[in-house]
Amino acid sequence: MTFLFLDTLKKGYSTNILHVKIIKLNAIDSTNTYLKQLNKEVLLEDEVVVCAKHQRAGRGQRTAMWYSKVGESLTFSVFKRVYSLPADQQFLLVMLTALAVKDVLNSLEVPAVAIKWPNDILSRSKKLCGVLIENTLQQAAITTCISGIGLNVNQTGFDNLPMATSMRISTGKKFDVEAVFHAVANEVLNRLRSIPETDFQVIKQEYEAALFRKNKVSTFQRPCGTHFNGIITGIAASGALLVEHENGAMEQFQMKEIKLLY
Ligand SMILES: O=C(O)CCCC[C@@H]1SC[C@@H]2NC(=O)N[C@@H]21
Repeated sequence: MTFLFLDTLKKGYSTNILHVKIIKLNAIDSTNTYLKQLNKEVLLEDEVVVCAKHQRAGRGQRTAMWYSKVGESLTFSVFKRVYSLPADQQFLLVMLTALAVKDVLNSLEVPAVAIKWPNDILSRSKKLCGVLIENTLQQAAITTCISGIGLNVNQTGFDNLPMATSMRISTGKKFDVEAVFHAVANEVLNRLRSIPETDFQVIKQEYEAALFRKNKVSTFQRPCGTHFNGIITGIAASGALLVEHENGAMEQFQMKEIKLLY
């Protein structure tokens, strides 16, 4: 069954044409790495989007790699100059990107979309999108942001990744990959453009409302391997995850300090 994508788009995304420079590549190591390098070599415009059919060395969080099948999924990066964002508000960029992806997926009726802290997008508890944010800083301010997005669109096979899914698996419908690209890139840019008027607290509340397993008892693993039960209550201003222990004590975690088991 083919999804009538543009009809749905009209509901919430009437202008899905990107008025920015789009660089389309057949093959590259990583769209994030490409943009980082380009940003060093030339004076980039305010907004540039790079999309690759195939990433030879797609990068994920920590030291993970990101794989996707040519033509079935999206791998792209959005470059945006940022003006006057204090370095201690870096997490705003993570939240804005994750919320942009979530909003588009909701508008396309992808079921049970949630954000798994810090920036995995899930549908029905399985991951269908990963985000890799890389910023440049000058003194204490962020000056450029690269939001790298890997979104599983029509892919149905994920070797040895039982917790991966795609828009197609989750909805049973096939999507127009190019239209999804335009919708997501557009929404990410819109969110990033709104930074000067953005209230961090408002976005934090929106992000927390979309958090996977918020206010539910969950099991976590520390880097040393020990497990404990706790409840995700939200995030700190730094972006650290706030977990309430069974005895009521609160603890904050940075990304490498905790793993949610589910
Ligand atoms: O979940 C993760 O670990 C993050 C995955 C991010 C993958 C995207 S694909 C486009 C961009 N280029 C990269 O090398 N990585 C990001």
